[in-house]
Amino acid sequence: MRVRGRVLLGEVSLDAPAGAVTGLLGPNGSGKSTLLRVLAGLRRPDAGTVLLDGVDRATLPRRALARRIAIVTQHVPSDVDMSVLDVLLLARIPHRPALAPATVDDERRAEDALAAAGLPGIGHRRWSRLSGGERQRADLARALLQDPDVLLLDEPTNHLDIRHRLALFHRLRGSGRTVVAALHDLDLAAAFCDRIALLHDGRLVSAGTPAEVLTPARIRDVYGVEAEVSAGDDGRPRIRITP
Ligand SMILES: Nc1ncnc2c1ncn2[C@@H]1O[C@H](COP(=O)(O)OP(=O)(O)OP(=O)(O)O)[C@@H](O)[C@H]1O
Repeated sequence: MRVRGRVLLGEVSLDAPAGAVTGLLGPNGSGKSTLLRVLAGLRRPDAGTVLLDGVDRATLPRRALARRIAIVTQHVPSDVDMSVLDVLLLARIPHRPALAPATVDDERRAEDALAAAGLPGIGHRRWSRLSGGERQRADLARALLQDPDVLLLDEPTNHLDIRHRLALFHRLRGSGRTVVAALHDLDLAAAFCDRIALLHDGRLVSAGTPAEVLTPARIRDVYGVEAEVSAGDDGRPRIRITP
């Protein structure tokens, strides 16, 4: 993918297994957000296709896609003059007949989604008044309320404290959904992702299990830092960046 002659994303072939959490890793500017936007259909690739269960997503109707894929972007808009509940209810639009208003069931689901995100009873608050972390959690609740098979997340933890980071990963892993998440925290990615895809300069450098991808040599090559990698009791790598 190019913009004004500049390559944002080169040839990338990525398989995100159904029901698994795939972490997209790579330094700033390596192409993670661009790839997520291509997967979400927000950017059209110059070449190639995105297949959803083997079907070219470009051939699927928008409404059907909206029921199957949800994205949480890196910068959740804050200047939205709506209540939190009304923002969440937008996620139910693909699930009801065109122009039909939200139902009592939609509202109950939205309240439940907020409660599951640790934000019970905040539906009446203004979206614009939430803290960065509250808004990020509410936006994830919105994406889950959309009830997609595929959840695309761009740095979903960047505003979250450590407890909420862990809670989010536990939820994602137990969700049964196909998750592709751009992440910066190597240790959390190693602990929770089933698969890792490592990008560098718009290219896919490596893809596989965390232990296969996150080696000291690769971390040095891609991030330019030294790291010690040891095997945890669960067989997953533990990564310690050397100061
Ligand atoms: N609309 C655009 N026009 C021109 N260049 C762009 C545009 N969007 C992204 N880029 C460039 O494409 C490259 C990849 O950007 P992208 O946002 O996908 O990286 P990223 O891995 O998500 O980075 P970060 O970790 O900093 O969020 C960067 O060099 C960026 O400057």
